[in-house]
Amino acid sequence: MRVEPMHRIVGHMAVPGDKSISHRAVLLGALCDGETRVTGFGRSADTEATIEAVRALGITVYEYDDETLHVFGKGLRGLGAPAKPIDCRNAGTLVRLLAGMLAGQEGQRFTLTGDASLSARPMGRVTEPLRLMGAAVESEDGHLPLVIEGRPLHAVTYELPVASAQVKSAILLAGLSADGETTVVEPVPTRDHTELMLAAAGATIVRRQTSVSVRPAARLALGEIEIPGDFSSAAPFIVAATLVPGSELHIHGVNLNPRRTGLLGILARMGANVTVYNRRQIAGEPAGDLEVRSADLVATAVTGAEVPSAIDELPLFVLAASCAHGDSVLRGAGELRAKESDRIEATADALRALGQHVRAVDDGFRIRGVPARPHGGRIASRGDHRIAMLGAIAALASRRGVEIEDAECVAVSFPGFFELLDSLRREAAE
Ligand SMILES: O=C(O)C1=C[C@@H](OP(=O)(O)O)[C@@H](O)[C@H](O)C1
Ligand SMILES: C=C(OP(=O)(O)O)C(=O)O
Repeated sequence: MRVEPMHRIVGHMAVPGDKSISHRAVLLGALCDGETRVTGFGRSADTEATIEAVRALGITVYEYDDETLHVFGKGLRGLGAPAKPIDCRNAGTLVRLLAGMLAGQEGQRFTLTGDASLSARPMGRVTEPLRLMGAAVESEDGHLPLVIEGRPLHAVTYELPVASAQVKSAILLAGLSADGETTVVEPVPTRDHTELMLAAAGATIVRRQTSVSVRPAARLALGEIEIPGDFSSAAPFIVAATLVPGSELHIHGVNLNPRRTGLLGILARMGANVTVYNRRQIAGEPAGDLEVRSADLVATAVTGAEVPSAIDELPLFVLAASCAHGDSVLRGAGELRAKESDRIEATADALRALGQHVRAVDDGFRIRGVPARPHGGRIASRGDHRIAMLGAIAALASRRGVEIEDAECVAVSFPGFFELLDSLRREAAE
């Protein structure tokens, strides 16, 4: 796929429903008593894997249209083990949350598999705390496949060794059927969609500064849930409109949970011109509309405390920093090596191939900013949707455009990404 430069980015757009919240709505919906109606569902390869997974567990999901689902939950202990393994495909969020949900389904045996990328990602981070709770979980040396036999679970207090919302969520979901109050202590706050949605469904959640607890629940009910736009899908366009001179872009209905929007704080420090308006609540979380105007950026330093709230947007930060005045640094982001690809090497290789001055270090990047358009060239997405989108955004800001290998992988989180780019191109031409 070839993406040509743009001379300005103007207009109004919206992005699909949040992927993290969409996964959770379907998974929690399966544990609810009765029907959950989901609107604004963010349909993607990852969230379709979640629909298929709960169907395999005996849950009926009625797809009214692309964005509207009815999930007919069977209660906290109503999941049935399928004869075949459950294929979690490329979705880390799915496999880790599901492991937590299944650990307490007593007397049943489940096998979780995934594609080559997911099979290379670390699973010891969920198997270890689940085993401490009494779960029977086998893995191939900390990797997929996971074989889980539902057991009675004990409440634990668990300190996360790495800041991970997926691991926190797995423990909280297992805690729903434990024998007391389960607590997860976080080194740095991570996205809190699971605890917010559990509380909305009637579970008892106690939140403290650095920890969150869940009490065993008798029943859950979500009723209706409207999914807000995905900040992680808005982020490529925020960076594009910032970098391409003369741009003025509005992005409507975006989730603005502060544990997701670290990129906005980082960009603000760099001199970006992003304004939030029409602030409101969607699905019990902050949301709003964004106006992005192009700006000259200056370098900044990003450290570990900011990493979880910007984790999936960090490759885009590196692109922005490579076009800024001065030298930037990002440290404390070793987790990027455990994503769909090694995003430290993938980002550095991709941006260097386009003429940018980016050096990978063990837990981040050193970036020499050159305030000019990247030359352009050819990049390898490594099958990673965030890297393919990074290449496309660099292309818009470039001189010669970018050829992206294996660009179809954007469908993992954002199937309509290239169509949206085309519609912005048409809008700019008018
Ligand atoms: O809980 C979630 O929905 C997610 C948590 C993050 O992963 P970790 O929990 O591994 O940091 C993030 O990178 C991923 O895209 C989605
Ligand atoms: C890391 C991601 O997702 P997951 O962990 O769910 O595969 C992502 O969407 O960038």
